[in-house]
Amino acid sequence: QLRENNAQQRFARSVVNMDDMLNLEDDLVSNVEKLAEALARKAKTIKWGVFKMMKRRQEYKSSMEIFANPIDTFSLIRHMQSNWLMWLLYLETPVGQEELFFVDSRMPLLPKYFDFIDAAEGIRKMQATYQMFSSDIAKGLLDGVQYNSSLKPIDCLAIGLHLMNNSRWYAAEQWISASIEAYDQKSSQTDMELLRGPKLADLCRILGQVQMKQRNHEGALQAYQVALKLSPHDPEIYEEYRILEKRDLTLSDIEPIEQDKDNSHERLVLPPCCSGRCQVPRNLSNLYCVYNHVTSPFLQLAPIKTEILSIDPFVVLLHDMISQKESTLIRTSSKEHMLPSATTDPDASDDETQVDTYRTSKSVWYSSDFNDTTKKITERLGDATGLDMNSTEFYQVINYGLGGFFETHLDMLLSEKNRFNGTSDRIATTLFYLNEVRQGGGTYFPRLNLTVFPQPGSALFWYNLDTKGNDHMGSLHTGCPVIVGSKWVMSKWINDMGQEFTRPCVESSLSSNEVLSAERLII
Ligand SMILES: O=C(O)CCC(=O)C(=O)O
Ligand SMILES: [Fe+2]
Repeated sequence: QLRENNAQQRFARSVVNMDDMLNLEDDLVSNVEKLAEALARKAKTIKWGVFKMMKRRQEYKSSMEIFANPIDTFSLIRHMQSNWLMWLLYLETPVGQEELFFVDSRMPLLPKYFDFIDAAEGIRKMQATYQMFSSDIAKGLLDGVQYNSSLKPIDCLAIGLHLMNNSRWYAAEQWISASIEAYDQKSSQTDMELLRGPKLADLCRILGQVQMKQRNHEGALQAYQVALKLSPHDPEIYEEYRILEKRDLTLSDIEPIEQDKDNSHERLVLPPCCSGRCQVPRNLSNLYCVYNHVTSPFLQLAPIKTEILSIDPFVVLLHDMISQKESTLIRTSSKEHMLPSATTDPDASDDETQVDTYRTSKSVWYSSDFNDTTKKITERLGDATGLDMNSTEFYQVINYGLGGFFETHLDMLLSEKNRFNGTSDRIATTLFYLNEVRQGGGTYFPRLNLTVFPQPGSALFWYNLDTKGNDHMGSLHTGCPVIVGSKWVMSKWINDMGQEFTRPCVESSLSSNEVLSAERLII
């Protein structure tokens, strides 16, 4: 029912509806093909009729006797009286109504303008995070990896115009330039014409406009000169060029520059180290791999390979936590139920959630005992962490689509003023990686200088609260934008209330006698 209420498919936010979209395109194309066939059939019939009538006309012309013969006269009158009525009816009968109706009925299922915005923002955030050039992206070069795909000039232009709408002049200029660069290749020109997209002269004109916005008067003049050369008779380009030229003489410093949209917020939330390449050396002395066989008696038989990634906050990568079969099962059975992920405002009076731009994915929730698989995984997680799985939230299966990401955030919910007043909070987070991501999509901890790339079957576990039960700012983390592929994860938040015996609150440092949880490994 939720799904029905939610008319928004949000195509760009996950890969789960991409199949639907391609199938829809197949249906639409075969329908238009049927329409073309019906039109061709009708045209053929009309041509046949015209041919017949011309033939008859020819015969009349060659016969001098025509109007002396009552048979011919009768036949002609009858033909003129009734056949033309028939023809009119035939010509007027609409063709391909059914096919047109089909196309019309599918329109609501097509991506909407907000899907385009989602997709363009996905590209923009991916570009900003991994610091890629627009022209590289356009040529299929993504963060150093060359792919066999490219953007058309009209694609680059669409991104450029979207950025212009958002006053992101600098980024927009890059994309308009990329569209001009892509235009130079011959093959794409026909595409533009087919789609009735703008001409090269228009692209140069738009480049001039975006340069003017940044007060690059010189550049703008040059761009307009090229535009004029390409389209010398375009009155609009000419007029704008004239105004620009005059401004050259009168331009004063009083004229305000159109400010580029402030990016300082974004620099904070889209960290530059998602690629994992700018990791500065971390203090690795206490970091190691161990076989954990201490947090549950069962682990004596089947210890869990545990990679210690950070001591404070305690962050570990638990290996072989979920089998390929289990991951596949979870992914495939979730597909049908995924909805755009929402976020909660912890301090809001109601429980209202919203679909926002800082978390672009789709997700679905399952209780721990939803089925045998979730039950088994919960048991394994309890063994691996030593925490009480009775105090946890539902599992959330998440899929990230085009440039899908989760801006830098903390997972705990309560603000300082609401802490310790009997409300539970998320003491720890577990993130099961359910598939391999071809490029990008790491989980990044800016304060720890740690980027963890999804490894199928493993689970990343960390504490959000320190040993006194307060926010641990070191747990700040980012779901980095996916570059290529799609990212499937399953999260589980573990509550603090209920862990009093497994991970007690202590004033000073922990001792292994008090702690039953996986932190035992480092004490
Ligand atoms: O996808 C990721 O890597 C991070 C996800 C996350 O932070 C969350 O679900 O709270
Ligand atoms: Fe998170």
